[in-house]
Amino acid sequence: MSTIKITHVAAGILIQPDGRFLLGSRPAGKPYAGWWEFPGGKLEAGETPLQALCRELQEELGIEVRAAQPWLVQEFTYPHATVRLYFFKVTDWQGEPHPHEGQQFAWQTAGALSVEPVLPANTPILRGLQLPATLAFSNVAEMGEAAWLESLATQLREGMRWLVLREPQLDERDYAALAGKALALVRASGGNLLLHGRPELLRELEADGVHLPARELLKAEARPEGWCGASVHNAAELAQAARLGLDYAVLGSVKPSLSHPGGPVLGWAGFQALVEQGWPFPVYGVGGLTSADLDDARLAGAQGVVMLRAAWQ
Ligand SMILES: Nc1nc2c([nH]c(=O)n2[C@H]2C[C@H](O)[C@@H](COP(=O)(O)OP(=O)(O)OP(=O)(O)O)O2)c(=O)[nH]1
Ligand SMILES: [Mg+2]
Repeated sequence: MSTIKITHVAAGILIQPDGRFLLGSRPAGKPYAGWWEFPGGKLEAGETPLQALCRELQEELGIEVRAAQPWLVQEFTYPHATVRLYFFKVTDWQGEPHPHEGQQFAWQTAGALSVEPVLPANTPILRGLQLPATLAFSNVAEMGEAAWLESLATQLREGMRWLVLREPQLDERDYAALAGKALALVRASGGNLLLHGRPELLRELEADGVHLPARELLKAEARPEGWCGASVHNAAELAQAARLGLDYAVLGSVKPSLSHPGGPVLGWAGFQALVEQGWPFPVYGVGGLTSADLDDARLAGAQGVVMLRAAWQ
């Protein structure tokens, strides 16, 4: 049996405090010359991804990495190689990036790139960079429609941009009617609304995407168009989300929660052990969490937290 040789690569996403990140153009003479990438390169024998990252950013940009967090891991097969890419968020460094290899540099905003083309393996990474630290799930079931819509308007004014409309108690007609009202508010603020399940309503409602509950994730054979994430509880469900090429996963329960009483609780340690396996999408923690948990979430490797009740208070 032949085994595929995998080339391991570390790449750094240098992020400024305002959220802009650095892309570099690949130098002449390399495969995909002129295409845009995150600075980085191949691991040398005996190196960890982090060691390779620090060496490559020194060699290619002349900077010293001060703080880097492992983020996404992506595998991709090019004609020239199958690569496993370890992407890090680099949030602190010493020195100004200089093109030591004749590259061009461009500081970019997620969702509004001014350069192209970017290496094809980076598509999920660029989508992941657009996602927020907190993802809100609706709570009409407890608050009632009028109070929830009022709270939604307030939250949108205060900066909420992503929410999942999860109201399993509503039949399709009532759900569609509520989605129409919520979408009108979300559209006015440039936000994104994902339907919970119900991919068949996506086109008709012109929503931004779908969030799949775990049981629908396991049945799905392809991802719906638009944004798509899923709720997961274990490595098998994370692997299915990766096979489908989803944009994010929501993993829990991290803490005991009122909405799923008596369910299995991972704790941040259990959460971290699963996230550390390395996934091509960001993973949120869910279950009894508020924005006060964001620091713990990041330390455990999370993109951030999903909030149900806490998002509307
Ligand atoms: N650096 C980097 N490589 C990427 C990205 N996305 C992506 O698919 N790749 C692929 C392209 C290459 O096949 C491989 C990186 O190899 P490289 O040619 O940059 O390696 P290197 O810097 O060590 O260069 P060299 O010493 O071999 O010339 O990973 C990315 O964002 N950054
Ligand atoms: Mg390189």
